Amino acid sequence: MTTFQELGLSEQLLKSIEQMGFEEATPIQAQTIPVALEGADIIGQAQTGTGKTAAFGLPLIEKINTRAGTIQGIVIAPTRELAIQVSEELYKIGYDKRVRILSIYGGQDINRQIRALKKQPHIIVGTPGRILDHMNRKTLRLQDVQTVVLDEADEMLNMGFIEDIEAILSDVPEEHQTLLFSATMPDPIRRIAERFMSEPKHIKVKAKEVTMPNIQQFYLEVQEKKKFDILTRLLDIQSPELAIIFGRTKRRVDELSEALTLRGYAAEGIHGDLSQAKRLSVLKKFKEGSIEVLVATDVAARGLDISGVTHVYNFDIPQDPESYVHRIGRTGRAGKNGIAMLFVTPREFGQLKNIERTTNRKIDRMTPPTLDEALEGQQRLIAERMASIIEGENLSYYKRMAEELLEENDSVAVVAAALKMMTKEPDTTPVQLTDEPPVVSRDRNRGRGGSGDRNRSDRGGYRGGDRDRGGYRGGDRDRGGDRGGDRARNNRKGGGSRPEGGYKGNGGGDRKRKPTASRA
Ligand SMILES: Nc1ncnc2c1ncn2[C@@H]1O[C@H](COP(=O)(O)OP(=O)(O)OP(=O)(O)O)[C@@H](O)[C@H]1O
Ligand SMILES: [Mg+2]
Repeated sequence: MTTFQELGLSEQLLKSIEQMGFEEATPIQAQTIPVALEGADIIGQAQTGTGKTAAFGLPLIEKINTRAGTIQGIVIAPTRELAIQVSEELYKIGYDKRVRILSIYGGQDINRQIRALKKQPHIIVGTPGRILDHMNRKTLRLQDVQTVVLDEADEMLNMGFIEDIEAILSDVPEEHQTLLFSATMPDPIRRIAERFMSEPKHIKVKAKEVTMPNIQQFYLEVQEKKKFDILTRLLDIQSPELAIIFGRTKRRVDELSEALTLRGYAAEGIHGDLSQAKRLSVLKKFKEGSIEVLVATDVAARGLDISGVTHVYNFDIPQDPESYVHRIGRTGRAGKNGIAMLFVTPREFGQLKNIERTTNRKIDRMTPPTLDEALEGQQRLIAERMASIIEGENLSYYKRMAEELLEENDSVAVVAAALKMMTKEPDTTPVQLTDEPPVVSRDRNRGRGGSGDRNRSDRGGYRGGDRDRGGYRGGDRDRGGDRGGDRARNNRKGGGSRPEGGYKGNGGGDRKRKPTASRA
């Protein structure tokens, strides 16, 4: 156990940490903070939900000189939502020290950001596209930057982002500290990373598995056409507090969230083609619990820290194993437990093996629940809840009616009727879901020894095609119109057959229908 006092942090920061409720440092914090305070470049790698934000945030803020009105630190993140979240955490860390943090990201009024930039922030947190945009407008200058952080570094140094990162770094003084953090760091990407760094220390928290042990992982073999029914059965049986369902494409997310809404689940979707206002409002509703199911592309796979997410469903198997690690890492955070489910169609077993190999962990098989099992499972849950109410709550207000009911009816019939009312019976409201082609695992099967042969052009083959690059690249897309977005789309070579246009023509008009009924 390491206390924050032992790590060489100042009183002001210790006070903020106390206010944040952190009692002891997590392993990645204990291992990286002293090294970062000495000024070394670091590649920090630790499992999802283990406090990497504060691991770079504390040394970053410790180094800020608040007497100077200059930008001394810049944190780059792949999505707007993550940039906002990181800036909020940094704000808390720097609260007592009065460090000024500003987030800049696409989809937000640029003039407002320009005004905020004039107020001399000490740290900028942003998405690459919008940072570059400001650099080009000369509304952001990086000549005093001493620390550069890439959160989700492997994603940031991947195909779609690398040029942007290079362009940003070209404006930062030669003498600076670079901190890279992620839960995953494939070898080829780490080699790219080292080009940007001087004598980096690779600090990797030792763990048997890449994923968190407190996330239970299951896969289910499911035919494409059966996925939706199986999903709803699982939701009914498992009754998540908050669930995230990952689908592969934007169209998929739209169709799925609409279908779930039709069947009475409080669900909404998030992906890169939605307006920023919409993206933020969906996320807000999810955090507050007014929607219980968030349907998302990989735009929500990385970094997001939402408490109460008990279940992650991979409705479509992810395109690469790293994505799996990050997706399921939205649950089981900060010591909590979580459950992750993975749907695998018969032709996708190669990809399942690929994931197991990369994560160094076997995923347990689960048989898809039948309809009867789904009904039974629900009843059992309801019965458990009733038992805990009988034990723990005051029922006096309900007892008179109960007695009346029992005078006129058989007691078993009364309880059965109550169960029936609370059980969600099979709902056959027709829904529309377009089939997705299977994900065929590539190269890594062949080239034993793993990720070494995953070169960049290969990734180009499948990345950007189906995935919600537009979302990630959200930042870019706003740059001077939609240029970045087009560029992102042009990146797709091989796998580019998935028509985003198909989704667009798909009648977005009434997509925003509010959930009409909430679940029993
Ligand atoms: N020392 C600590 N004690 C208690 N809680 C902590 C501590 N450090 C961080 N946390 C909390 O743990 C949660 C996860 O932290 P964080 O988002 O930084 O994880 P991460 O390692 O960046 O995960 P990911 O790989 O998914 O981005 C946050 O809610 C954070 O406030
Ligand atoms: Mg993080």
